[in-house]
Amino acid sequence: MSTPHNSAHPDQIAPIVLMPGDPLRAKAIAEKYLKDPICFNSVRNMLGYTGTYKGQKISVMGSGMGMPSIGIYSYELYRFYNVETILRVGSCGAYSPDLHLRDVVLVDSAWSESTYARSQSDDPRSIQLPDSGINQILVQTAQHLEIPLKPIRIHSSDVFYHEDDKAADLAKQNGCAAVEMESFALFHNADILGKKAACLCTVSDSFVYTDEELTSQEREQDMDAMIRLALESVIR
Ligand SMILES: O=P(O)(O)O[C@H]1O[C@H](CO)[C@@H](O)[C@H]1O
Ligand SMILES: O=c1cc[nH]c(=O)[nH]1
Repeated sequence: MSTPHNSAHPDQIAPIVLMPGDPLRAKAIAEKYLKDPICFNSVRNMLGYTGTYKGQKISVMGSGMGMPSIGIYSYELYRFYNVETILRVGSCGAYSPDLHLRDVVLVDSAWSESTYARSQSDDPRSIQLPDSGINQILVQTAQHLEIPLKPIRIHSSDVFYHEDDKAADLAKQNGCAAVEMESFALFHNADILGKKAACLCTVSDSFVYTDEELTSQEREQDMDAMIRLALESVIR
């Protein structure tokens, strides 16, 4: 069975999916790290691949940018493709002076002013949580690989370009150390469907050190520590 957004047959997608926002990052991950990757989706160019990593079947698929987009793709993967776990591998902008370019952060909670959860299932909570068991595995694997991993609360924002600092200030007051645009909706979908989700992000720019910024090509192809950590964790 396919969906309006995904042409794959259910057995073409693994129970574990790595999910970057950028579909070209999904392609780059599949081509660099997976053995024998096969493209299972190109509807709307939202590329998805399945291959093996150290013998285990793994899929990687783009989510697009923002909660409406990851809301659709993650819901379909969980509900119609029997996916059990989605691990977002994203980029984020740092609010905190303690975070620098290419730092890898582990999202331990996602705060948002978004109406995604309320609209989706009347859930009024402004904080959504990842799976604690997966986060534990990510922490242990990071220690094993000697990859520094910083646990943070993230701001999942509906807006990339703000006219002033109010949203960032409110997010910081709510304990957020960085901003991205998807994990709140991903965690919510996992929660309502009885599935698992987690999120790693690589710092791609900073609101504090404004000269620190990755190029679009680096955001697509150059997040090796985060991807190795994700892959080594999901085979555990
Ligand atoms: O690099 P990705 O995974 O897309 O993540 C971040 O980058 C995009 C904005 O540039 C948003 O999707 C945000 O969440
Ligand atoms: O959503 C995002 C992602 C990366 N950097 C930002 O400033 N915002």
